[in-house]
Amino acid sequence: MTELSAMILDRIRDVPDYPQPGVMFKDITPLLADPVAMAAVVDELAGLHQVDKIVGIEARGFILAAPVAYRAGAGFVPVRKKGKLPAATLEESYDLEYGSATIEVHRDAFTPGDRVLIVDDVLATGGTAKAAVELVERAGATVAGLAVLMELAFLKGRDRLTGVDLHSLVIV
Ligand SMILES: O=P(O)(O)OC[C@H]1O[C@H](OP(=O)(O)OP(=O)(O)O)[C@H](O)[C@@H]1O
Ligand SMILES: Nc1ncnc2[nH]cnc12
Repeated sequence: MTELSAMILDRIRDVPDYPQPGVMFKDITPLLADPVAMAAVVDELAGLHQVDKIVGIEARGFILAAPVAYRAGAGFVPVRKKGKLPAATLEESYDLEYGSATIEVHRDAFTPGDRVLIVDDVLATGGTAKAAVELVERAGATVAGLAVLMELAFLKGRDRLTGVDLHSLVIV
């Protein structure tokens, strides 16, 4: 295990039975509260790919993706839950470990040919990440990679993302 992985693992809190019985929720707030660990995470994610845009997935993905975009000198594009973006959108629906959701991106969020890194906190079933990849591609950009803080391997999200360059800072 790398020093960075150990630092992340040490700052993610397990909360049993949230938001419903049987789910072990990975709470990233202790990591967010630690400026040294956050700086290390943001620097690592910003160095993964040379891209034009960083895509963040609402809501926890935003917290990581915006500083990564700043650090990488790239633009930031929000992928939001349905009904939150004001202009014309594309949408994708998917199932979660604890429910279902629809996410959207602005149709004009990308310049054709933009290379994009998608950033989120947790990869669980992969439903969110797969929907985000599809949205970005439908909007005319190329997904250079997908980066998450933590991958929950037992939920096999990786298997739904064949062909995507997936980088997980911690796999549990
Ligand atoms: O791999 P999956 O099974 O799709 O799960 C992963 C997603 O679930 C969480 O988001 P959530 O929808 O709970 O929203 P939040 O960030 O607004 O809390 C997490 O931030 C990922 O986006
Ligand atoms: N167990 C979990 N903890 C935190 N975020 C999640 N998103 C989906 N499953 C999750």
